[in-house]
Amino acid sequence: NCSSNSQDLVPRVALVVFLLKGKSVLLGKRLSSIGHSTFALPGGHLEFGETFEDCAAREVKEETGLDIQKIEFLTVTNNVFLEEPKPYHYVTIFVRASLKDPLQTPQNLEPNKCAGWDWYQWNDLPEPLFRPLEVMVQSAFNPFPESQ
Ligand SMILES: CC(C)CCOP(=O)(O)OP(=O)(O)O
Ligand SMILES: [Mg+2]
Ligand SMILES: [Mg+2]
Ligand SMILES: [Mg+2]
Repeated sequence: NCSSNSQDLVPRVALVVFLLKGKSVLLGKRLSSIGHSTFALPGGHLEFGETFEDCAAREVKEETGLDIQKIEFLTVTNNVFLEEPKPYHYVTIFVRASLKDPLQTPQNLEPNKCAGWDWYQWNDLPEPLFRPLEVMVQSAFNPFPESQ
């Protein structure tokens, strides 16, 4: 059990986006107290009153400047980080999306939180991956539409 009273520690909700281009996905190296120096999908905290689609489009736009479309729910996972200096618990919603303009390139709009965005082939992902994504990849999760 945690030392502080239960009001301080509540599960938070994150939403992350598999932004797909061909057989590649957009990843950025996190510069953050959670998952520092690990490769993660764009995304972040679901804000009060937001739909999943609004959150996905907002977070990707805020972090990369990219405009996305065809946002589809994929899955949700429960991520408990008790070994961190401060315990964290995130319920993470995974969606997929595609670029509105396939020629649009990502910008690193939050250089204090991300080392930079790049496209990585799904069968050749960088390491280390952010834990919630690592667990998904290890479970052989396939974020791509059947046709691809
Ligand atoms: C830590 C993670 C699982 C949830 C929060 O994600 P994030 O740090 O990318 O959040 P923001 O993009 O909203 O700042
Ligand atoms: Mg964000
Ligand atoms: Mg946010
Ligand atoms: Mg984020």
